[in-house]
Amino acid sequence: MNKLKQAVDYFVRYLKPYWKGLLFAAVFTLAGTYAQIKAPLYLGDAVSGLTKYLTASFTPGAHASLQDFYKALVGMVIFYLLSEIGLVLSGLVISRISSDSVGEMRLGLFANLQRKTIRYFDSHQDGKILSLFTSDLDNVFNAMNSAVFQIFSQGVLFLGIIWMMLEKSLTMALVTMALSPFAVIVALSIVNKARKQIERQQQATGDLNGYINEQLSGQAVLLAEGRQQASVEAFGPFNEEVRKASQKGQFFSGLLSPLMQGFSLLNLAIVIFFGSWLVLHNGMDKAAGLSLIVVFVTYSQQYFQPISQLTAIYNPLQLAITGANRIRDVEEKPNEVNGGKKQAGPLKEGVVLSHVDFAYQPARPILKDVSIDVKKEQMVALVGPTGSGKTTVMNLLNRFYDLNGGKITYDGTPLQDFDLTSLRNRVGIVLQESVVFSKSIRENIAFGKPEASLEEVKEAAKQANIHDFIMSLPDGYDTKVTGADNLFSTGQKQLLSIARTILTNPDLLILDEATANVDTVTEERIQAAMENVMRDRTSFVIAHRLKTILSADQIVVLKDGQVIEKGSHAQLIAEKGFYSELYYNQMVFD
Ligand SMILES: Nc1ncnc2c1ncn2[C@@H]1O[C@H](COP(=O)(O)OP(=O)(O)OP(=O)(O)O)[C@@H](O)[C@H]1O
Repeated sequence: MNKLKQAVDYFVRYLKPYWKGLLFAAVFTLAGTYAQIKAPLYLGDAVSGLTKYLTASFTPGAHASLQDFYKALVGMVIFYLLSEIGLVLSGLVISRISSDSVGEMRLGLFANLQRKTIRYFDSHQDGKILSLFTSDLDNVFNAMNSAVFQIFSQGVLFLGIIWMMLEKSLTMALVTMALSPFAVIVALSIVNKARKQIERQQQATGDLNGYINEQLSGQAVLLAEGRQQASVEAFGPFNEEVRKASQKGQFFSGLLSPLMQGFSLLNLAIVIFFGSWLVLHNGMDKAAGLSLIVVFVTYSQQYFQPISQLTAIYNPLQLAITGANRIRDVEEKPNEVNGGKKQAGPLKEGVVLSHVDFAYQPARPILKDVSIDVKKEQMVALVGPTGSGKTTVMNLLNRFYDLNGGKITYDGTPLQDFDLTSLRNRVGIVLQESVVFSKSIRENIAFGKPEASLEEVKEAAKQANIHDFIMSLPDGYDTKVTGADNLFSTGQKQLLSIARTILTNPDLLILDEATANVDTVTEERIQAAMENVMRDRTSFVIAHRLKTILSADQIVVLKDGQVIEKGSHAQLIAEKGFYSELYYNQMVFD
């Protein structure tokens, strides 16, 4: 119930601005439905008129006229036409409102995700986040577009028919409605069975997608290990589960319509039988009797339509409620806190980490009592075995996460006192795995400073040693990078990323040296680019190369989340500790 309320709140929030349109749709639906339930009465009058005409034609001396018949026929056509117009118009308004409001929901969701903390993305798979935009919002759209409209129009139709039938004849109305409790029970049990299969199908599809995702992202390993056939074979059971669940789901969903049709036909026979019995045994006027039967035949046909439609939309509605709740869950996850008001200015003194404790998960401390003091324009090289916490230190400097203990200050002010954007504008990051967006090379370099002129972009690229490569491409700086393109090697991507950082002219630089897949020429280029970007800047570098480490003002050695040694290369070698062992074993420097 709580989930339903949450979903309703969500829909109401996005539909509120469209109240006028919804009102129009409601009025059109009411008018259309009214015309739809009124039309059978004219059909009854037409039958009555025709019967009177036929009776009079066979009665000598009687005046036979088809006027009533024609009048009723015209009335019937007009009312059916009005009903179509009303329902089509309301359908159009509803579909417009659905697509507009779902567009706003999509925008709201995306904007919301942009405010989430890095922790949110750590604990949610990309595929799951993407499915919020695809399957969940699709389900919401389908429900808004058809289910909401159906609930309203079919609900009104259902009540309207009952009302008309009661007005016309209480006995016939009760006869027409007699079968409906059975029909509802049967319909609900089918819908329930279909729902279970739909849930099973969704689960199976999720598992299948997960498997495909994993196998495609590990394609290179599959090829290298010759596991393609095994991969196809393992795909089989996932595929089979989806097939089975969707087949059963379709079976049950498909059963609903013919069964309701069956009920409707059975009802038709009952209505005709009792109608004729009433006419024959109550000495009713022939014309009125026939008219009554025809009217109820039509109503009995119409009466089962809302029952089957309303039960059929139960499942799409359920999916939409689940979808809306999933989207709301995103809204409820914590956003990045921008508590500080201070604007970070150019760095004057330096950055200090003092007694920093940090854990990604409460039970597993990662950094323990880490203290590092870096003065303006100094360079700190972080070294240490894999998993020792080097990247974690970098993540904290940019305030991707908040600390569990201790503090980090920028010119003496704790990071959380700064306005986040102003702080991050002062910090530049070059990650080991550089990100290239589906834009032109120029836009990629100017990502953090879109207003940069082409000259500035070129200058940054020159300093990053990637200008010549860009100029060798047919479209130069206008070359579009598409997702599928493997335009850049890992090293070149890092050069591009360095150019991007140079352009934003950060005060504090965080750099993770690329180690993998870099040939010696590119390595030299990266080295030179790094020297350019680090010149006259305060920087933290996760260093893998000897040259970088030797030129550092300070080397900080991390092990198991603790600083175990600190000092210049000469000092640390003289200490003959962990660093000198690393150095002599060449473990980090090859
Ligand atoms: N987002 C995360 N959520 C939970 N634990 C994490 C997360 N990122 C890193 N860790 C854990 O924190 C520890 C330190 O990781 P970190 O990436 O800082 O090490 P590192 O020294 O940079 O390693 P490497 O040299 O291999 O990049 C590791 O044990 C890792 O499992």
